[in-house]
Amino acid sequence: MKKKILIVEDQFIEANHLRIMLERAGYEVSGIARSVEQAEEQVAKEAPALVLLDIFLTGTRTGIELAEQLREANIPFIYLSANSNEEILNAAKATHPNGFLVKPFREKDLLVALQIAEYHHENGLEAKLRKEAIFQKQLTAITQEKLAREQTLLKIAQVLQPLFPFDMMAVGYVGELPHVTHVLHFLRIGFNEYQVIDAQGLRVVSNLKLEEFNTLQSKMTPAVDVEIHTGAAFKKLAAEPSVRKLIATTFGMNSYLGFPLQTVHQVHGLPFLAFYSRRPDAYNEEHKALCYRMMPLLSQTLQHLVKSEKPAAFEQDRNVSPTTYSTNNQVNTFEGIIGQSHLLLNVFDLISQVAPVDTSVLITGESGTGKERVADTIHALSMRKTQPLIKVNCAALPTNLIESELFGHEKGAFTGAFEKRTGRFEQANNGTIFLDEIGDMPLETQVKLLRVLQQKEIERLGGKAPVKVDIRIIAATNRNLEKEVAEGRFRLDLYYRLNVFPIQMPSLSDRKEDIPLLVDHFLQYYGRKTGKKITGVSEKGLRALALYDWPGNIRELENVIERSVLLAKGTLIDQIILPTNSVAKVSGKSEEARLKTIFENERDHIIAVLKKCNGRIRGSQGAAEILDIPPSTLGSKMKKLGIKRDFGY
Ligand SMILES: Nc1ncnc2c1ncn2[C@@H]1O[C@H](COP(=O)(O)OP(=O)(O)OP(=O)(O)O)[C@@H](O)[C@H]1O
Repeated sequence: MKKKILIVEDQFIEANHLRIMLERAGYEVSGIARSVEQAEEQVAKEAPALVLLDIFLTGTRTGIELAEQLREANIPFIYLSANSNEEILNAAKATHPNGFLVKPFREKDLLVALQIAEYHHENGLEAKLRKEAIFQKQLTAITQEKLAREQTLLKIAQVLQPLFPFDMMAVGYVGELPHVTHVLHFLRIGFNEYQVIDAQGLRVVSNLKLEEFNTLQSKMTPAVDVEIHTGAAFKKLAAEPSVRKLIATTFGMNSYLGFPLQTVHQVHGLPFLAFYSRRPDAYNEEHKALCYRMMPLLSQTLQHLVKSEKPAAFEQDRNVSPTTYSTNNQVNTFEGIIGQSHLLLNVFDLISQVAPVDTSVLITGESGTGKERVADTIHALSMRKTQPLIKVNCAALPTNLIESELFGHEKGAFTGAFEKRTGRFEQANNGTIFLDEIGDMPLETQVKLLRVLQQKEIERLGGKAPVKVDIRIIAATNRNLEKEVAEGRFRLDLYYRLNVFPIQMPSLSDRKEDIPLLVDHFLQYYGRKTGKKITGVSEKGLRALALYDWPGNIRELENVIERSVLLAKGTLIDQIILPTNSVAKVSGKSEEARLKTIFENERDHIIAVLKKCNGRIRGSQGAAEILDIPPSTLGSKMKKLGIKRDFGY
């Protein structure tokens, strides 16, 4: 059956030209719309398989507005635009198009873009369905395990993470006064680690008096439908006094997704499931649609778990440790990638999703953020792990040699080709090729790379026939590839082929909370290497590290620590020598960077003191003495904050 395509384009000649090209290639054109209104009518009438969408149209509304509706309806679309202005490009990109064609384009470009969009759409759908099917299986297995209620919910939280990425999950019900609510919160503190906080625990962690907390709880209104609040909308919501505000301020959350659970059994209130994320744009229409699809299954599973005896209202201001604890069944899958910030946990989630499948991955991010480390990890966690991982730095290859290096050559293929040479792609056969600095690849080579991606074959220079290769491609760049595309230095079709699964590495200045862990890691590494016994960095040193802006990211931090270890006179590093122009670089951004919540601050401070005391709590120079609190109070604080005696989390 011919695929139906809708053309949304206000220029009559261009639209007609497109129609001819599409029909010649065997597509059916379901119509031509000149404005968003006309397009809406046609979409409702014809349900096209794909939409070609110009950005500026007749009328006041733009193609970007229509794009949002198409995404909701799960109809793939490709932008057609003459405008390569970066701002427009970014707004268009935010709608997650399936392709982008810059006018004027050739017939061939159009057909390749269509092919890629179809491929992406089907792959995306397949991946989505695969994820949902895996989740259903996992959920069934969990309920059959017959664990205690909290353990079961904890496991459910873990398997919900890939579907609704969250930093905190809340499950429970809003009850009638005076019983108010009965809610458990699962705070993510590691890749597979969650801390369970009940309502009483939440009150203690946020230092609220009983009456204050009960007032907040009584203001809680039950969700009647799927609710999503992100960015500014979340800020507005979190400005109202409520438990949500408490969670937002205590744990630094920036988006929310919640929905009611439809229960058959009688419970003491209205059950709900909610997710919070520190990312301001964590949830979108796709998550909403997923909620509706998952609601029956989740309701059925969770109703037994939220259904419990009437909870006792918190009538007394008990000063006991709340029932919070952390689980740690984590095997360190991401060995060598240090950090626990939510931005890095998000990268871990993406790695674990993409590693087992053969999808191409595009890793972007500033220099020194760990892109190569991520590529190593993806390969190590893939089915291809016993096969070669071949790394090519595209920026370091001389332009005249790049093709023979990548694709190989036959003896005598050009002057100086005395021997036959096997190219990197052939060396990587059955394994993975890592194309670092892909943004530096010359345009002529990009065409050949596209061919490898499309046809899965290479042609040696001077070779007579193409050679089949089975390769997974991971590419990385510190350039802004959209900008490169807009400026004509990078092929759009190659960009879309590579950008099947993007991973954006956060810069170190955006995840400064990881600095202490990274510092410890490098101290141990360089301490071992130099044979010096270094126990830590002074408070002053840590402050200097936290204030610096780290333009060179982790590589720069590593170099600074290596130098400090070499120069250290005692066991404690007192003086941190930052790069010479560091004063200029210590920017105001550090002020803007996410400030730690009271909860995180207290936890980090206790861990730092415990480390100094080698985990000793009591006695002279024990952590309790330094913190000037009784050892029993320190013990309960550690329990509350999920800190273990060996001062891990
Ligand atoms: N999360 C991390 N934990 C520990 N070490 C890290 C981490 N990320 C990066 N490193 C170290 O920092 C250095 C730079 O990392 P890497 O080469 O992977 O960065 P990159 O983004 O690929 O840089 P470039 O763009 O310059 O190639 C390496 O020595 C790496 O081992």
